[in-house]
Amino acid sequence: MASAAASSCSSLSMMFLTHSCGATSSTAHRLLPPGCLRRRLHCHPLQMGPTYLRCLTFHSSAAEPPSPPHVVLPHASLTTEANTKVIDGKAVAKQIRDEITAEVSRMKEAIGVIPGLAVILVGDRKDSATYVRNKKKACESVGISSLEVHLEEDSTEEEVLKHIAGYNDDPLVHGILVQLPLPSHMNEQNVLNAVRIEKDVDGFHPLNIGRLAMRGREPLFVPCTPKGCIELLHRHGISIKGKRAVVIGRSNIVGMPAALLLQREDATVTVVHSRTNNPEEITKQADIIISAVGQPNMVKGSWIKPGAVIIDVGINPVEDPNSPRGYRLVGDVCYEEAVEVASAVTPVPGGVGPMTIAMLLQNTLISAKRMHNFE
Ligand SMILES: Nc1nc(=O)c2c([nH]1)NC[C@@H]1CN(c3ccc(C(=O)N[C@@H](CCC(=O)O)C(=O)O)cc3)C=[N+]21
Repeated sequence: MASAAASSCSSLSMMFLTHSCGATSSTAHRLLPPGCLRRRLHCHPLQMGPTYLRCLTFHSSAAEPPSPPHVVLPHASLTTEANTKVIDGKAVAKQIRDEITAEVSRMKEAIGVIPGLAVILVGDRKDSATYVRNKKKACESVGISSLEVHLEEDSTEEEVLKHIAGYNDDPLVHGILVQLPLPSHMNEQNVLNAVRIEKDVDGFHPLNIGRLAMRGREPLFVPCTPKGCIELLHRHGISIKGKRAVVIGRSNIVGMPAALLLQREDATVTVVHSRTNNPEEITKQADIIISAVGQPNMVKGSWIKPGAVIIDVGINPVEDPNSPRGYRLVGDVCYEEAVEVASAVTPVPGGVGPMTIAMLLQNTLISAKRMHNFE
């Protein structure tokens, strides 16, 4: 797959090979599929999704690590030299977890029900194991009970479906999450379709997505990452109505639902993707940019309108011999340049990532409340 992905890249891809915030962007006329940039591919590019770089595929980097984000509490406005507000996702996520903790204990006291989340992990990808561990820790921190099944890499799809069926029928389970990506011999669509829609806390079931897309319909759950992006905007008092929003990336799990959510919030939405000509021209008109492509430092300062708000969903590992892990995480957006131009920007890490987990907990609580008619 690695070679197939590499060979499909045109020479234009070379323009993005610099992961520093160098001035490579203004000459680039297209966003390229994420696979183009990977030096080492450890998994199927389709499974990587443009948004979550779940694979530890390293991007080489000559750039200096970004300085630590200026911490700003929600609703506070601390200024940097460029007067840019750093949107602290970690702090907002903590605030949300505290709210969930209170609700979970209120529910337990009133009706004796504890919300439960079941996570299905297949295979032994290190990053997936870490994510699952973090989700489990987050559940514990708010009093949600968590169940986990860990299946071998060579398990069959039937085995996964059997566990889903068990959790579908288990009254102690209010949310089911199948950790993605699944091993390539499994059909992701079959597996995700098997989750009972009432327990689809990831919001990936086609019926939930379909309802999200339709006016006058309400999904039972909204996908966690896009929901986290909107929540960050709301909690920072950033209005969306009537604004021009550009979503970069059109994945099923982030880009597409993020665009639908922004539209539901009355923004005028444009989706920019790997086949878009002159993406920079379009992003430059945006009041709000949500970037979810998985290309380190792709969105340069020149792509951003002065005063725009930038939500960076990318979590891209780039090689860093100075880091204990051998790599560090950078976003899709060139942070150092963005803070000079934007009015607010999310850092990576500490931006959207922690919000994704907070929204998963929130969806699990919503599910338990709904199943038990608890308001
Ligand atoms: N069914 C399913 N649902 C998911 O929601 C899902 C998934 N599969 N597969 C993997 C991706 C990835 N994902 C992340 C969640 C939190 C952080 C996060 O908290 N990141 C920290 C950094 C963590 C670190 O330092 O390694 C941050 O951005 O600050 C990252 C990534 C959810 N995913």
